[in-house]
Amino acid sequence: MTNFVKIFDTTLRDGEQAPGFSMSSGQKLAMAEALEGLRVDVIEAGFAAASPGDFEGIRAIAEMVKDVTVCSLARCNDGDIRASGEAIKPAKHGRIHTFIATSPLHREFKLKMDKDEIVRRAVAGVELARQYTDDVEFSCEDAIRTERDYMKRVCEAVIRAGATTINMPDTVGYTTPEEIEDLFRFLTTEVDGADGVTWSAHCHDDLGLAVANSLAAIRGGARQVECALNGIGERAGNCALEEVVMALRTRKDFFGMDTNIRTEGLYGASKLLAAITGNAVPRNKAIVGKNAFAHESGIHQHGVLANRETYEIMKPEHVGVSTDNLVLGKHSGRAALRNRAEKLGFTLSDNQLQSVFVSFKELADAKKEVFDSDIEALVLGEAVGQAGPWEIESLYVSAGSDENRIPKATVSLRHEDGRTQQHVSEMLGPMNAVFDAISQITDTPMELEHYSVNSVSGGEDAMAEATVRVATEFESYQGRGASTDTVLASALAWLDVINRIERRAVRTGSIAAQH
Ligand SMILES: CC(=O)SCCNC(=O)CCNC(=O)[C@H](O)C(C)(C)COP(=O)(O)OP(=O)(O)OC[C@H]1O[C@@H](n2cnc3c(N)ncnc32)[C@H](O)[C@@H]1OP(=O)(O)O
Ligand SMILES: CC(C)C(=O)C(=O)O
Repeated sequence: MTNFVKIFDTTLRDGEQAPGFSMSSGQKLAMAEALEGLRVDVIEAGFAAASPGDFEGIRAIAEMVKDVTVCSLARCNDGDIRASGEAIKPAKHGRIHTFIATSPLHREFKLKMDKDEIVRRAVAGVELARQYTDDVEFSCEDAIRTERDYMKRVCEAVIRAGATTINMPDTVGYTTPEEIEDLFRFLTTEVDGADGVTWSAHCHDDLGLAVANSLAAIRGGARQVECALNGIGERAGNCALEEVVMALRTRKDFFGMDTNIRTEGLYGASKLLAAITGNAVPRNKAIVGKNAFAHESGIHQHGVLANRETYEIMKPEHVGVSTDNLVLGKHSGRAALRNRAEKLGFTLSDNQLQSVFVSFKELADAKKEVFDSDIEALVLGEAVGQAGPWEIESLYVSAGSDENRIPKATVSLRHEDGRTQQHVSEMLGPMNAVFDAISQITDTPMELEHYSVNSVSGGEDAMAEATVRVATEFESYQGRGASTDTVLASALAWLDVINRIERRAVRTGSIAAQH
């Protein structure tokens, strides 16, 4: 058995299944680029049969990504597997991941299939997938609640049919470290043909055990873990990529395992995902939270000043938290900007660099000093800003202490289809007027649930990051915006939500049209 663990990233598939985390194809491409930069082994880019948008998204990633295996999920049926096969066709390395549930509950109530029928479907699915690619993964959905003798039978059948990776999902996040370690030990020693395949774990976090369970699975014999950046995924989420990878790196003495991950890119990739989905990372989140390397209390600060290792088990720079003190300002050029962005974990294409550079110079003219957090906001703003379809053409606000003066916002928005519309709103507060004007133009009524503005860099001319959470008739959404102007940052956050809603409507509209 090797001491190398493959990192199978499912941010763009299981991660995207979580409510409020869906991404446009362009955003998925940007994330895939970041994941390739991290050197994950496999990108699960989506579920090709789910929608035309998902199919196209996988195909675009398969065309773009060069060094990483691109994978599509499929049920064990002809339509799903053929759609996946077509979607991954352009990939240099393409994988089909097919699955069927094996537990008694799922067999009886969901699939309404008996044990023999499930084995037959699993084998047929793997055989069909092998007609498209030699790299076929098979998952026993709800593996943890499946009888062991039956699981052994299913695994032996799919190995004979040509599966090359066998995944054991803890679909409902029910297992414990001891139990899953024992399961993998059983499978890797008792299943005929076990030596010829890669064993994989896919753990959900319903009991907060996803990372611990994935690590235990590795100790039991798993050599692939399925995980998502920031731990996003169905319900409470998946095993967090950054946590499992840093646990393996930091405790190599204990686990004895290597991964391919360029850990210095973790912080940037996490921030990019947060910006794209509009869901901020909690401050206390392990590895990538704002507080992960911060020390507030005197005794800790005293210890850290004497020797960082007193209270730090990892070096911030190992996960891409910059400790670079070089000052960037209006006299800096593209090389320095690209270099700093890379240190912050962002790999910029030439086009992205050019666009960020223009904003950087504007900011540098307006500010004395451009901090790392400014660069971060500019790069992330670039990623969010690509989302469309609406963008702000102009924004004017008037307000004052005179009680007869009603706050007024004049907003003009441009749609990617070429329309430009303007609206003037008068409300009790200037921000309400801005939000109202944007909602009137886009015809999107929403109720504000939470609104905050934070300074994300230093100095009186700091970048502001605004976050809004709003409720529509059906769902809650989060939006973010960044600018040196707090009003503009807030307007961008509001518009971010509207763009998410409109993109989603386009996607679901196309699914409906398909049926
Ligand atoms: C544990 C996981 O994360 S599994 C992945 C979950 N992800 C998703 O579901 C996202 C993508 N899904 C979708 O877009 C839709 O569910 C689709 C397009 C796949 C299917 O839509 P629909 O045809 O309307 O079916 P619906 O979602 O209502 O029900 C699922 C059907 O698949 C069947 N099914 C579920 N899993 C499997 C499987 N692994 N293999 C074969 N059939 C399966 C169910 O029994 C049900 O069949 P039925 O329609 O004959 O009752
Ligand atoms: C399809 C499988 C891998 C899955 O996502 C799960 O069971 O949670």
